[in-house]
Amino acid sequence: MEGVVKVCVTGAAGQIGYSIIPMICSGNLLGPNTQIDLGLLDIPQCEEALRGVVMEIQDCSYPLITSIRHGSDPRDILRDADIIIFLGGFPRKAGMERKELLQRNCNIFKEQGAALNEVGKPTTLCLVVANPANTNCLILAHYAPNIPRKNFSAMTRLDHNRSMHQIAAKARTHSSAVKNVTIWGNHSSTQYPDVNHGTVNGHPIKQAVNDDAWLHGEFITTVQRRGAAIIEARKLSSAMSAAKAAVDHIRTWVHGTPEGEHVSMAVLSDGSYDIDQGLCYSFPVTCANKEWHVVQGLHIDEFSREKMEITKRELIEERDEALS
Ligand SMILES: NC(=O)c1ccc[n+]([C@@H]2O[C@H](COP(=O)([O-])OP(=O)(O)OC[C@H]3O[C@@H](n4cnc5c(N)ncnc54)[C@H](O)[C@@H]3O)[C@@H](O)[C@H]2O)c1
Ligand SMILES: O=C(O)C[C@H](O)C(=O)O
Repeated sequence: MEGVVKVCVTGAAGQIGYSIIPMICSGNLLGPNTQIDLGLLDIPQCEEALRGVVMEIQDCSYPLITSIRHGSDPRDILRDADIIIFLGGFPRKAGMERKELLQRNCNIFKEQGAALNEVGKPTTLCLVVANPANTNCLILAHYAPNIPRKNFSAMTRLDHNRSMHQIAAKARTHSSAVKNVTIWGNHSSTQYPDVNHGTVNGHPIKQAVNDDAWLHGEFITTVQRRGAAIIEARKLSSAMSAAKAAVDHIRTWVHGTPEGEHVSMAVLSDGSYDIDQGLCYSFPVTCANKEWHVVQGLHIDEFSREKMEITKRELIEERDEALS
């Protein structure tokens, strides 16, 4: 990206905000040479806390930050943004499913979609992190018809990274040796982490792990329930790992995927793999020139198809509830 890049964060006074802002400002998001105009949005009740965060950013004296704007008016803060990371919303508490946040958080995305439609650009890239992330993203896109559909995505990179760690630990190697796992579907307990196309140190994951029962059982449920396990332990939802995953997501989108590798992004379906067009579903994607492309032609076995359908059905239900 050229010149000063306008990066906005919503829910910036929250806990993911506090983890991600230092990463953005240090150059982890866009590289060590890209200057950033930072826009921070939160609700009026949190403006004082946000003012404190701004004072801290100033006191860090980051060389890459050219200016900081903050406030509670999305039309003001999101105007002409190049990249927006949507964290603003309520996190779930212990015992809740993410979709229980649907009504509360969807209204936020309806409002912010309308604002984005007025003040966004045809090149504004949007990443939705706030839960239920896929359906919030669908709502955001629905209310921002002026912005190209390709510019909307929701975060399943955290689930992707979690899968890499689980496989690496089982195969007694480092997660950097694990490539091409895939998260299909919803960022929820129905998501399907699929290892059929992945490798560990260049060998198929199935061969490297050599435990199909674990891959078909405990591995999948551990990834599906990891968010809940963290809430149970921390009494707060994941923040450090969520911030890292959001940075990974944007960096890959902007700078591209290495040859032969894919990542997972929830995007508005183009109908690939028989997923209804327009549903915000997580796919294996490659990225180049700030565009994602769904990896085509992967063989889907019966086990996978069944899991992909379950999470698809949940997303259809969420979409219908949200739009009604
Ligand atoms: N997709 C993922 O993998 C993933 C991972 C972790 C957390 N999350 C979700 O991210 C969201 C943020 O998590 P957190 O831990 O930072 O929560 P948090 O409660 O610490 O912070 C959320 C912030 O959003 C603000 N906010 C609320 N409504 C807003 C609005 N209309 N406009 C702007 N800001 C608004 C709140 O005031 C608060 O400061 C939650 O919905 C959480 O469930 C998603
Ligand atoms: O699980 C949650 O509610 C928070 C987040 O989505 C996560 O996966 O850690």
